[in-house]
Amino acid sequence: MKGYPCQEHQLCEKDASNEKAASTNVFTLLKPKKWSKARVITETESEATVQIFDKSNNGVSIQTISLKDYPHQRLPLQNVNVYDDLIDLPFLHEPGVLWNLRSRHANCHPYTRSGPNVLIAVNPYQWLSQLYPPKQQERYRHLTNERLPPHVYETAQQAYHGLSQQNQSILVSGESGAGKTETVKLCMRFLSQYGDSKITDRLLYANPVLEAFGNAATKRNDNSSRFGKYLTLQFDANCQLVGGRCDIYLLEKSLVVGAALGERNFHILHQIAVAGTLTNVTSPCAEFKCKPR
Ligand SMILES: Nc1ncnc2c1ncn2[C@@H]1O[C@H](COP(=O)(O)OP(=O)(O)OP(=O)(O)O)[C@@H](O)[C@H]1O
Repeated sequence: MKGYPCQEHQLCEKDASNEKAASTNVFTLLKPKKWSKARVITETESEATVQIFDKSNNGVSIQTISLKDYPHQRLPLQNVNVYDDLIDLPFLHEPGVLWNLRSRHANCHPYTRSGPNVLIAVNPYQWLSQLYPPKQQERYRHLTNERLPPHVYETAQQAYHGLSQQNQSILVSGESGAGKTETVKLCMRFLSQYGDSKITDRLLYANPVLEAFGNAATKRNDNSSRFGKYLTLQFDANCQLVGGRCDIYLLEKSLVVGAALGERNFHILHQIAVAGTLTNVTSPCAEFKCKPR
């Protein structure tokens, strides 16, 4: 999972419309680790003259580049959302993957498959209500021949479906702020359909308490989990949800004695300080010069 700042959103949409205008594209490396789009003007076997769209230069520039060094994208750019599975990309390379994820993100498609069992979610940083209504859960709940768009519900459904064979695990990984915690909540809501929804409700209702003691605002995420969470949902022989538990580990205890500059301590300390019950203890708010949550 990968987090994108929301400011990128408008920018992405603008790019997507530029892409539609171009017929043939190549990716070229302007600076280390920065890919850019270009339209091929002329091309030989070994090199191409390309028109590069360079936002930092505020315009376009013409360059001749070696085809050996710069991979072609050559996607049918009119269908920017076609590749909902990365394995369908005709050219599988870093810029192709990034372009595909970015285009989908700009068009409010945060989920993309990478093969049958891996789902990539790009944090949309906005609630895309059309993705999560109850009728969407219903669609993903019933397996049909219809191929539905990639979705976290699909991953949860696949796991549930596999339960008839063996125990299942869903591993959610990504950098801080990528959206792991929110994704797990969505998975749990989906799985609560299969049995006693009070079980998942209880686990979800415990979240604010766990987050108060284990989450803190960091530079990357104002509700960053500073501990690991292992959630277990138990199903009976009829695949009905009958129990659940939440184990926590690796709490970042050192945070109690000091947060990094510009970051904050566990929410609970700020909440207690604000409630005025800490009289003889230095308020973490005062110490770290930050606002209470
Ligand atoms: N599916 C989503 N839709 C809308 N916003 C989201 C979604 N997922 C995440 N976000 C936004 O991103 C923020 C960070 O997400 P989250 O706390 O889940 O990240 P995380 O990967 O668990 O981070 P950390 O590792 O620091 O705990 C959320 O507070 C929420 O605002």
